[in-house]
Amino acid sequence: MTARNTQDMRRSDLLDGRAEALAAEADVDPRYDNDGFLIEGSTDGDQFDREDRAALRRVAGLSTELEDVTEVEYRQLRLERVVLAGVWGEGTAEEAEHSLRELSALAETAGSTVLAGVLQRRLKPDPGTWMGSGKAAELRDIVIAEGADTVIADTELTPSQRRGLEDVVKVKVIDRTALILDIFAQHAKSKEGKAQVELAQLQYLLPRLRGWGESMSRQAGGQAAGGQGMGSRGPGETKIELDRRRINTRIAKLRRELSGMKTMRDTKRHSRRAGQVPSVAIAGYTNAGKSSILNRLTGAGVLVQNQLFATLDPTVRRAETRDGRGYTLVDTVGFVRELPHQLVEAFRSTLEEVGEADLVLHVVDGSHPDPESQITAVREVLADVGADQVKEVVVVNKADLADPHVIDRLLRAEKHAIAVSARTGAGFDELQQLIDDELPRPDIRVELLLPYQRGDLLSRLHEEGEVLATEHTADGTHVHAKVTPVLQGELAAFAV
Ligand SMILES: Nc1nc2c(ncn2[C@@H]2O[C@H](COP(=O)(O)OP(=O)(O)OP(=O)(O)O)[C@@H](O)[C@H]2O)c(=O)[nH]1
Repeated sequence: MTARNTQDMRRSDLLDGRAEALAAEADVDPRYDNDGFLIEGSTDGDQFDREDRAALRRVAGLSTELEDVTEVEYRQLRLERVVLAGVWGEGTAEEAEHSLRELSALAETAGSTVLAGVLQRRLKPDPGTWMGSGKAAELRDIVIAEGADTVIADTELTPSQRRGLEDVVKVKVIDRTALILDIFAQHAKSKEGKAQVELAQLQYLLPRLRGWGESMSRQAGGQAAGGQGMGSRGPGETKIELDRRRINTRIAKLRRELSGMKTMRDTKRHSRRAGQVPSVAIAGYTNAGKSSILNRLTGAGVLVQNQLFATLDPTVRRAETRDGRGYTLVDTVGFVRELPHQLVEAFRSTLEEVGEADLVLHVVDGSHPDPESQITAVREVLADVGADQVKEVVVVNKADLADPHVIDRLLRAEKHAIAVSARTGAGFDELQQLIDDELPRPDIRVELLLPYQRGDLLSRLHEEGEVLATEHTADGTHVHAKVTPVLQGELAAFAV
């Protein structure tokens, strides 16, 4: 926690001022709000000039590449110096603190500096300001003392609570949902991931349009004394309607694109399934060590970071059981408590892949202060996307760091559980064995005579089936094996 840094404050003031000046020059209407920067076409209906757009993007700290310019641009403002706020009613003080600590990790992942945190016990949040008025005033004092530019609320605020609290603390207020959406936006790499996140962001934005308009016009009125200057025109009903229509158009387009991408992914998955390649999905709370486990199981170099949500796009890797059977390993997006429903919705098709796996490795960070709450959060999402019917093994990871009593407790509570350390490799023999045992085996007995020149078929039998006995005869290799239905069909010509 550092002392107030006036330079930072000035820089952000400057940022807003310059953007406004540029916008005035370009005759466009830049709009700021609690957690977004919305750029639109000029108010007289002319097309927004590309150069103006680039200039605005530069000022806002965005990349100036133009190819991804969309009709409505929405971006989270950089959060820099933040104070966290939590309200808790039920539960214990310890739980409330854990939750705020997690919010702090999320805020840091989003690139901000966390200066302080404030917690209030209150059975019912205030409908107007969320925190009670006394606590909100205390929060404002902390914001001033620390020189913070943003408050992050550990909940999903209603638009009016956000505005009410912003009126008291006088800096931008954002909620947990907006923060998580921001992290996802930063981490999305693939076309599909980006489209999924944008869809979630727009869905979050849509019901908040009206609220933003009101708060913006009030804010601008306070800044510009004449009240008639650029930015002081609050968007009227028509403007909001226009925004809403544009956003709805964009949402429809994203949905169409995503459904096209889903079809492609389904086809790929079906071809994997048609070959009867068994699959294992890795799911788990963010930062639990999913990528590290995937790496150990496959030897693949997947990005491992001590950051929340390093993995957004599902990674599919080939792996082998110890007896040489091939299977696919799918790494999924990290889960988090109260994962915003807009995200679950947007990532539904990705998460549904878990439901089609033969086995789910549910990775838990054994060194976390409350691993049970993580398990619950992950299971809620899995149930939500219909993936709770698949056999699940709880893999308690980070055994090298975790308290042995906690590991014991988890292993005793879960029917199928195992403790490992992706760092040291401890427990991986058992984990491999478990995967061997759980994956479906080829179970159709066949007797074949394979010509000597078809060594490729014998290799496939070894890879995809189970070879029980071979005997070399004058006519070829006589094989007893267990195979999958697909392999049986393909080898029918060689059946004895
Ligand atoms: N001490 C210890 N650290 C581990 C272990 N496994 C992973 N880590 C560390 O935990 C952090 C997160 O690991 P990842 O594998 O990226 O976790 P993840 O679950 O894929 O993370 P997300 O992408 O956020 O969902 C990294 O800093 C890892 O080095 C372990 O067994 N022991």
